[in-house]
Amino acid sequence: MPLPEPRLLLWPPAAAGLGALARLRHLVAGALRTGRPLAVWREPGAGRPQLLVSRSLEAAYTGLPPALDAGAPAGFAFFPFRESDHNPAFFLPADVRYDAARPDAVLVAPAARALLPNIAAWLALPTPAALAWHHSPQPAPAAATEAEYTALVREGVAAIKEKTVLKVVSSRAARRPLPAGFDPLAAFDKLSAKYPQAFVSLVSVPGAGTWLGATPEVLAEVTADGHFRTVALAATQPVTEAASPRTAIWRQKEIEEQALVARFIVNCFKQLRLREYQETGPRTVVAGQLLHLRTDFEVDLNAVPFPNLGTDMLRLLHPTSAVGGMPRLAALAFLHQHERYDRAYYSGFLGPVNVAAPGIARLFVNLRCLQVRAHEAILYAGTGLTADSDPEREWQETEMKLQTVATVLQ
Ligand SMILES: C=C(O[C@@H]1C=C(C(=O)O)C=C[C@H]1O)C(=O)O
Repeated sequence: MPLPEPRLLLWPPAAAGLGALARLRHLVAGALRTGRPLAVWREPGAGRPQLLVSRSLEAAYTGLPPALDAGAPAGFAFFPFRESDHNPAFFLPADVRYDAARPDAVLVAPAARALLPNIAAWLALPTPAALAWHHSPQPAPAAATEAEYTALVREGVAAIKEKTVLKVVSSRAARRPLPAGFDPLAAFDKLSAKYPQAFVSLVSVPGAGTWLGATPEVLAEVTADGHFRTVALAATQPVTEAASPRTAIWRQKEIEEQALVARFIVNCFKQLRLREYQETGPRTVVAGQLLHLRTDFEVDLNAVPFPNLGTDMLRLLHPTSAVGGMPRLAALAFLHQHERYDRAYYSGFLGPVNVAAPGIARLFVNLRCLQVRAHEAILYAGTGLTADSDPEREWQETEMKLQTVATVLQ
């Protein structure tokens, strides 16, 4: 039996004057008004954002990382750094879809048919001025002072010198007041314009809250032409007149730090007994005002007998040594004991699976992000530590990373 097709809902004449982004706002307002989870995202290099709304929170899949194969459900993955009762792993089914590049229609999946009359009626109404974004019921995480963060770095360096861990990525949260009239969708547009090569996202889920970010880091990608991709991204320095992607010079510490992440990915391939991967780099890449070192890994899925490579790699990769450390369990145990705040969805992963078409998945590490609360934003950033880390420099590096998304608070 053929699968029932999604229904195409056309905008009523009352919406004729709304542009593509105003239509997106209208759909977001409707989803929030009815307490539904949603995700808005703009893929790297793409011109326009997309929106996905799930019919209910209960309809979201929880617990397992998504399957990256053409037969799996279409949806948006929103995964925490570490799963817990407070931070469940979500896969939001693609019940209502809207692509601002094709603004004439709204797609409604068969599972959400019951909503059709409500959505049709909503499309004809004016957009409300205020949007009811979801806020996390958890208390705001503790924000580390400079003294606290440098103490954490010193503990990390000590653990590396004692050989408890080889590398650990410490992180912190920072609290900033929201400017008056802060509008997450306008902030999303600002990030999209400022960082054309980032994956820009705005996710709002009951219980998990509202998260906005512009990440440079691919976690796992399966492309239309059947390629699997991931990257080893690490090492950080600011873009300056002297340091551009062509001229940047990296210290031994940074080269080693990034090489460890690349080695971690090679080990994941080895665990699956896969040898046929292409490795390119490391080379210097730009992410906003920062430079990183990146190695690209690619597998031609048409040429290897690994039909589930995407799914298997995703399960092995998260959390990568770019956000946790190495060896993984020892690094996670260190962070659990010493970091003293809840990362929640920062350094988790997110992105669409089977939305563009069956078999296409684009998952990113949730970095350079903030959580929107009622009156403040919580910003997050981390730094990879090695035996040579200087606590003051690591603090400065987190300040620079926070700046990527803090630009929307100015
Ligand atoms: C942890 C973050 O970034 C990661 C850590 C990096 C580093 O240690 O230099 C660089 C890029 C990311 O893989 C972050 O942005 O919060």
